[in-house]
Amino acid sequence: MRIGPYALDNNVILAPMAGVTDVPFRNLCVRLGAGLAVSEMLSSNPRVWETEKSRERMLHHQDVGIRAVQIAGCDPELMALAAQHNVRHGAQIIDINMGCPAKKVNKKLAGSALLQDPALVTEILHAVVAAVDVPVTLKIRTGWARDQRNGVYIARIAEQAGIQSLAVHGRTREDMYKGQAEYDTIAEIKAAISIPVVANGDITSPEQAKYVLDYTQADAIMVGRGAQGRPWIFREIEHYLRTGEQHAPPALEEVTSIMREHLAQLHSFYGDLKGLRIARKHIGWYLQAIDDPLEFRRYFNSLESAAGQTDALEHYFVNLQERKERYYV
Ligand SMILES: Cc1cc2nc3c(=O)[nH]c(=O)nc-3n(C[C@H](O)[C@H](O)[C@H](O)COP(=O)(O)O)c2cc1C
Repeated sequence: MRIGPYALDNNVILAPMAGVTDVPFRNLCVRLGAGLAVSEMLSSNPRVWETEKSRERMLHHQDVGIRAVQIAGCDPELMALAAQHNVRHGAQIIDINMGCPAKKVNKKLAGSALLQDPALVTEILHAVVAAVDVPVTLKIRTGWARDQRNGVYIARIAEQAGIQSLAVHGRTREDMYKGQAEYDTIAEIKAAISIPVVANGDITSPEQAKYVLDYTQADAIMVGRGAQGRPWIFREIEHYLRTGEQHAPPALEEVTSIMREHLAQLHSFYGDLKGLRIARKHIGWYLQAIDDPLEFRRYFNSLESAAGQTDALEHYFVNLQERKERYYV
């Protein structure tokens, strides 16, 4: 798939996830096969740009892949300024968030709440597209509520505004994350517009990825939660889509080396104090997939120093090697 001048290496994309898809995780996913990794959302409110969180999210030049940066907000002028600001900081693609269901975001009429106001959607998209020279992409849900599925209508607005690709999470805001994602609306959207469409929701295996691509005829798929603690899922999906064959799961040695690398990157990107907090959730996700994690997870989460985490993980790996027959991914 192409997004403006950028030809993706493959059509398997890491979804933007606030608090998850930071620089260390994005780079790991790209190294392990993601064709594109979209950043966490950045607020369009300039008053928060100087906070620690925004400054960390604005370090676009540390991305190894194409730098796709997501912005969120509801004021067309501020969204345009935010897009320009991020391009100045290195963004190569600006992605607009109209999918976030969080109350804190929706209260300000941003994220998925915008789907209730197509006129404002139109204004925002036109303002952002006009403000920057880089491609602008959009991410939506299928609508605000189950009886207001207006994804096709919004998709047409997006196409007319010059949006270069559209990612669709197959749920309404009302659904939050409940039930199964539905792919019918994504298929309808794909049939209705001619810009690339990216299908998203509940893709956690190569087989599901192929099913969704075939069913929706989308140009690419996007994986969010399925990549937590399993960043190698991208090469597994890419390999299966390309060859029809399963990619071997990572050997224990590779899993441990990925975890080691990820932990070190988190400590170095955030500094020890914050890095150790962020590491707890990521290491927790890996541990869910291997061995009997609970006891070690509790211990790991109780550690209060980065060096302590690194040591603990090394000891855990040694034990794990000894009990290799119990390992599974
Ligand atoms: C923890 C978390 C944070 C998320 N943050 C964002 C975000 O910042 N921007 C966005 O567009 N979507 C966000 N999403 C939604 C995901 O991008 C994705 O659409 C959703 O998780 C469905 O895909 P999945 O089933 O593959 O996880 C978030 C989801 C999760 C679980």
